[in-house]
Amino acid sequence: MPSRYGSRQDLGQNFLVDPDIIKLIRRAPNERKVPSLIWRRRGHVTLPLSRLGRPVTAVELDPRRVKRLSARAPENVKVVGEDILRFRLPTVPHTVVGNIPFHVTTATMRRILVAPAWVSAVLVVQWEVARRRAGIGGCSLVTAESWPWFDFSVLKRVPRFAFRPAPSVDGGILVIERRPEPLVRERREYQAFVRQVFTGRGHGLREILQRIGRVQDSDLSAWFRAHGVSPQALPKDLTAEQWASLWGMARGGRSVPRTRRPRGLPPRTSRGPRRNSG
Ligand SMILES: C[S@@+](CC[C@H](N)C(=O)[O-])C[C@H]1O[C@@H](n2cnc3c(N)ncnc32)[C@H](O)[C@@H]1O
Repeated sequence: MPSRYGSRQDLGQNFLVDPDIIKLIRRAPNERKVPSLIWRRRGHVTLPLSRLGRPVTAVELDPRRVKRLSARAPENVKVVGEDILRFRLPTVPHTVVGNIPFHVTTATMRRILVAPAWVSAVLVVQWEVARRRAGIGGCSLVTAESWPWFDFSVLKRVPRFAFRPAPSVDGGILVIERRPEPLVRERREYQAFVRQVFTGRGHGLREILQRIGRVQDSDLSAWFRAHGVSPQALPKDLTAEQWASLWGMARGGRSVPRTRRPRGLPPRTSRGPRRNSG
């Protein structure tokens, strides 16, 4: 029966039922030795997780499930009837664990990534999201933007039949670790640069970066050689460390787009960043 918050389907109520997957999720934060935990929602994972003996906060929007879980939860579990998109994550170190309803994956992850105190996050999300976030087969713009601060990896692909009812696609266990030392200091400038490169025109990184014009050609050639990256590679092909290193080089330069040379003009001789004359 649908509640005023929507039907089971609207709420993304696909519960994990595969014991091996649940064991894996339960162990993930344990291995990372974090002081406290946040877990969300119904009992399938919340209760096994509560056996770690640490404080657990379960966040669930559906009041019927809040009631049921509260009745079954041991003392170390606090059940909060709230929307995860409004819930304020604690300001003390903790782990976020969640089987995220697929329809709020992006919004939930966005919220988690700006919260300041969690140490690691173990999230069940759609396989495609897990794969792209962890940079398997190429990273997404959002991953590249946050990579200097977070490390993303996939613990396991979760077949859709590990859920009940089964969703239409597989899931994946995505583990996000906050890096103790960020790879980059200038968050805004770095992120603006990454967006510029991802949306820049050109056949491959070399051409894109030449058009952006922040790095001298000779430095670019040396960088491609040193990192074993093809000049024709695409922004999605770089690793976290390569993005940070590329930014380290671009940071000193100016954002001056490469202008077209009118026909007949001799080639430039200056090795410095190109400047607009007017
Ligand atoms: C994918 S199920 C996960 C359930 C359980 N943790 C498990 O794995 O078996 C998603 C749960 O989140 C709840 N939910 C949906 N939208 C929510 C929201 N915005 N805030 C908090 N909980 C939400 C649903 O009611 C459902 O119980």
